[in-house]
This record gives sequence, structure tokens and C-alpha cells, in this order.
Amino acid sequence: MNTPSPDALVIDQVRKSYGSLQALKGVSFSIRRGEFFGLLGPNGAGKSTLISIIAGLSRASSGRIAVLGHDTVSDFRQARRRLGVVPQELVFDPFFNVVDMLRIQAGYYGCGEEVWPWIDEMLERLDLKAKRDVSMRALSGGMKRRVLIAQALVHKPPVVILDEPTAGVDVELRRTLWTFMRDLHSKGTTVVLTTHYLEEAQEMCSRIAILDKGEIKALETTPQLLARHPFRFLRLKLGNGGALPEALRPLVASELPGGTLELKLETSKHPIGSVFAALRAAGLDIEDVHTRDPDLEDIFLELTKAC
Ligand SMILES: Nc1ncnc2c1ncn2[C@@H]1O[C@H](COP(=O)(O)OP(=O)(O)OP(=O)(O)O)[C@@H](O)[C@H]1O
Repeated sequence: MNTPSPDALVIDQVRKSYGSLQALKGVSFSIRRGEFFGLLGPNGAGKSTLISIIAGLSRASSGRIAVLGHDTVSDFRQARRRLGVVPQELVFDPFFNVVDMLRIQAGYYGCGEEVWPWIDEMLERLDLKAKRDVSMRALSGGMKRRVLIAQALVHKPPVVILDEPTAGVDVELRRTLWTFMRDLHSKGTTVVLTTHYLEEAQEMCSRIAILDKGEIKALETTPQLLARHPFRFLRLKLGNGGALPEALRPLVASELPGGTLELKLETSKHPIGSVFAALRAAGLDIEDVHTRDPDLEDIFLELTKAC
């Protein structure tokens, strides 16, 4: 008898090579049921490779993956039924209208008329009602993306993976999608999100994994990840075109327009008071100052910067 797995996804030592390129170098992590999980990484990190292996579209060179306890290779059909994947690329059949395409897709999962009300609900929620009977090829890119989202959810999967769903989409679709996803999540759906918009991950995801060059660099709750890097930024505008004292120059993280400097201060090594003391000692006027805590973007850059 199959005991139910407590985890929505188990990724165990997954490797994938394309010739001599190791796209995934033995990736392991689990995603609990009901999580809103972020999988982040720079271009080429291996996110899409991992998602296509989870979805059964590509084979791992070694390792295994289970969706709610079902192995994605030996128990492919059961694993696939439990999964909805919103792909990055717009792939669709141009010969059907929107509603027919969704009904046909439902059929692939063995679902029939019982999901038609759900299809209608999704058309409503994704602002596609007016396009219900329109042919796929007549839709704009944004509308096609909405249909792809509905297509991934048509069989009511308990685990949903969104591969950069908001890349290049307008603000309205982004808002519609997040409202819809939040609602599904509140009803128990596990959501896995990859995104380049780090503020989006920070807002939506309770845990975040950072993948880089085929390896997991960090995996923590979002607040832990943000707290683990004890630095803050100090923005300074010096009066009279004053130059920063030599000792503070290594702390400059960036130079912003209008002569503002951003210093990166390690909390334990560079108390803000010591920076002000150094500026005073150099006889410099401070015209403007403000501090900010690191956000996910800063931490992401720190973890993925070339060594
Ligand atoms: N079919 C393939 N054949 C050869 N190399 C591939 C193939 N697919 C991906 N790669 C390589 O594997 C690595 C990981 O690519 P992948 O698309 O998974 O990264 P990603 O994290 O999804 O990046 P992006 O954010 O740009 O989509 C890259 O170096 C990529 O060039």
C-alpha cells in the first residue's frame, strides 16, 4: 500500500548533462504540501531543465523525483495528473477555439463534463470570458498566456509549477494571475514559482531556493534568507562635491545619478556611527542620507556573483 507522502515534491540527487555540460549537478530538495515556493536563479541556472524533468518532458541523467509520492518515471501517469505546469513558451494548437482547447486538454487527464464549470470559472477569473469561442490563433500574446495558465490548471492539479509566468506580461495580467494563485494556494494548492522578478518572490513565496550553475546555493524561508545577510546600505550625498575619504572607498557598492553614493555596510564591521565619524573627521558635509535593508535582489546577487 502507498502511504501518502507528506511532500508535494521530492527532488533527490537529480543530475542532467547535455554532452559535457552539467546543467544539474545533483540537486536535492523537497517542497511541502501547501507551500508557496520560489525557485530562483540567473539565466542558465538550470530551472527550466529541472521543471521539464519534473513534468516528464525530459529525462534526468540520474536521480529521482516524486510528485505527492508518485515517481515521475515509474509512475508517470499518476505523477503527471497531480501536476500543472505553466510553461515559459507559448505552445498551443492554433486550430481550436479557447473553450474547446481547454475541454480537449481536460480529456487528456481523463476529465469530462464535470470540469466544465471549472473551465468557465477560470475563463471568468482570467478575464477570458469574451474570448471563449475565439480561435487560438486570433488571440494576442497576453491572451494566449492566460489560456496557457488555464490549460495547466484544467484538471485541478494539487501541485502547480509556474515557469516565469509573468516574464514580459502586462501589469494587469500579473495582478490577475497573483490574485488567482493566492486564492488556489489558500485552498491548499502547492505553488512553485520561478521568476526573475525578485520582489515578486519576496512577496509571494514562504520559502526560496536559489539555484546557480546547476547547484542549490541557498534554501531557506524568505525571512531567514533576508536576515542571514547582515548588511545594510547607506545612501549618501556629500555637499560641495566632496570626495569620500580613502578608508570608506572599498565600501562603495554603487554610484547613483546625482552624485549619490551607496555604501554596503557589514553590520558587525562597519557601524553607521563610524562612517559618520570618518566623514566628519574629513570635514565633509552630508547633504542627504538614508539607509535601506537588503532585499532579495541584493542577496541573490551576493549568492550568484561570479567567483
Ligand atoms: N536541450 C539542451 N541542449 C543543450 N544544452 C541545454 C539544453 N537545454 C538547456 N541547456 C543548457 O543547460 C543550462 C541550463 O539551462 P536552463 O534553460 O535549464 O536554465 P534556466 O535556469 O531555466 O535559465 P533561464 O532563466 O534563462 O530560462 C544552460 O547552460 C543551457 O544552455
